[in-house]
Amino acid sequence: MNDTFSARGSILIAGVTTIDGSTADIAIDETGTIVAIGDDARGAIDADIIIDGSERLAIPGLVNTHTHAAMSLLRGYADDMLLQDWLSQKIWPLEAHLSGDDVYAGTRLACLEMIRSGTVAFNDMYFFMDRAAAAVDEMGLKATLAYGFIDLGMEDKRETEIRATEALVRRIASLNNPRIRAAVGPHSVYTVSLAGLSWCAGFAKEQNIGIHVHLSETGKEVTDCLAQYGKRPAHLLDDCGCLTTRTVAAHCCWLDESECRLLGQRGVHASHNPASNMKLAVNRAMPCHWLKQYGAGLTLGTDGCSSNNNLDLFEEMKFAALLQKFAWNSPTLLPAGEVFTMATAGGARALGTGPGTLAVGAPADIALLDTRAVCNTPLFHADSNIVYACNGGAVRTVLCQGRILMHEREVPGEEEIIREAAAAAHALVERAGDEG
Ligand SMILES: C[C@H]1O[C@@H](n2cnc3c(O)ncnc32)[C@H](O)[C@@H]1O
Ligand SMILES: [Zn+2]
Repeated sequence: MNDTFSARGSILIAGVTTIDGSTADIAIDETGTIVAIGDDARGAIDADIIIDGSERLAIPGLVNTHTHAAMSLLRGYADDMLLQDWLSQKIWPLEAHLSGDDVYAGTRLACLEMIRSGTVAFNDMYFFMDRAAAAVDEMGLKATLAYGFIDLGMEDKRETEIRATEALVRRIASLNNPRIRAAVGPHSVYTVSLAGLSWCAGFAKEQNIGIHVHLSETGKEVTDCLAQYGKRPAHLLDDCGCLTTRTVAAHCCWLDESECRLLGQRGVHASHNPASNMKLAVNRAMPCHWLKQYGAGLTLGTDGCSSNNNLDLFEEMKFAALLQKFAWNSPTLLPAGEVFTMATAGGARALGTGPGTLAVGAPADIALLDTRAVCNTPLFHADSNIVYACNGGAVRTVLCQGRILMHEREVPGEEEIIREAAAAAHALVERAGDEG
């Protein structure tokens, strides 16, 4: 088994079921690229490792386009609250006591949870992101990491945030790990000044990197933005240059139709986070139908573990499909195939990790599901089972760029990761005093 995880050779997944119901071999070369799919694929390589694909369904690895990975340490710390109260009374006071070691432990726990539920890539915004990068480097996933830029309109704080953002970008460049990218992370229009937003846009353009921002999560955000600036949040972000093809905008719940058109025109990727939105009762669902109509990218995210409270994108796919139907009053909205595309190709396009499909030339970012699991029985339409019946527990094996991260539900080092994260979480809450 240890050989399976450490080996860097070519891999053949033999006789696996694909999403269209056919059976195929998938050949992966030493660089982690899919080089052949089909009946004749086994001839394409001299495989170092053969994975038995019988009783397995191969899907592209899932992509989580909005999370705060290290918030896994805050799972269950503060539930059942309004967003503003939750942030200002519970989360931000606790985060004031965070250390780099906490972020390392929490990000490792998050990576473990994502691997165990079939996620291969994620878009993260948090603090001490050099330590998040170290965790991702070890765990083997792909990630785009942004420092959460919050200046609260204060010039001296803005300077601090600028320096922290620049330092992270330098640090990630120095890692020289193609799986890990940097982005700029202006938190939102209610926590970042216009000068801060404009700096973020300019720096992201100069560095040719992504922008990761919360957008129109609550009605209050829109009302306050209109009162302060005389325009809605998406238009304000656009004035500052933050809406680009490299931008992932999380939540987007309260966008009106003109803002959806604007996101489409700018080629922005919207990240739908239905579990967090329902839990925090933001009271409106992202208008996927308008965003689709105007050509914006549609993707899926979990948000952090404190508002979800897990990182299972299978659950998120189901929530998305159900919430869209319920909120916009139509059972035909967001069918299974579309929400599956959001969680795979849509996310991969947003983060630039590949096509997010199983195709020759694509990176071998693959999850193998158990076709004999209860949730896959019967298996008439794979996308229906994936979205409506399964959760991440159906995932047996995960590959990222051809490296095996989990095999038959074993992830190396799992017990130590859990033990250290639990200790870090308890110590953090203790340090913070009685806020827990
Ligand atoms: C990076 C900062 O963002 C905070 N955060 C986590 N979840 C949300 C959310 O749903 N809306 C706004 N801000 C959020 C996180 O605690 C960090 O402080
Ligand atoms: Zn968030």
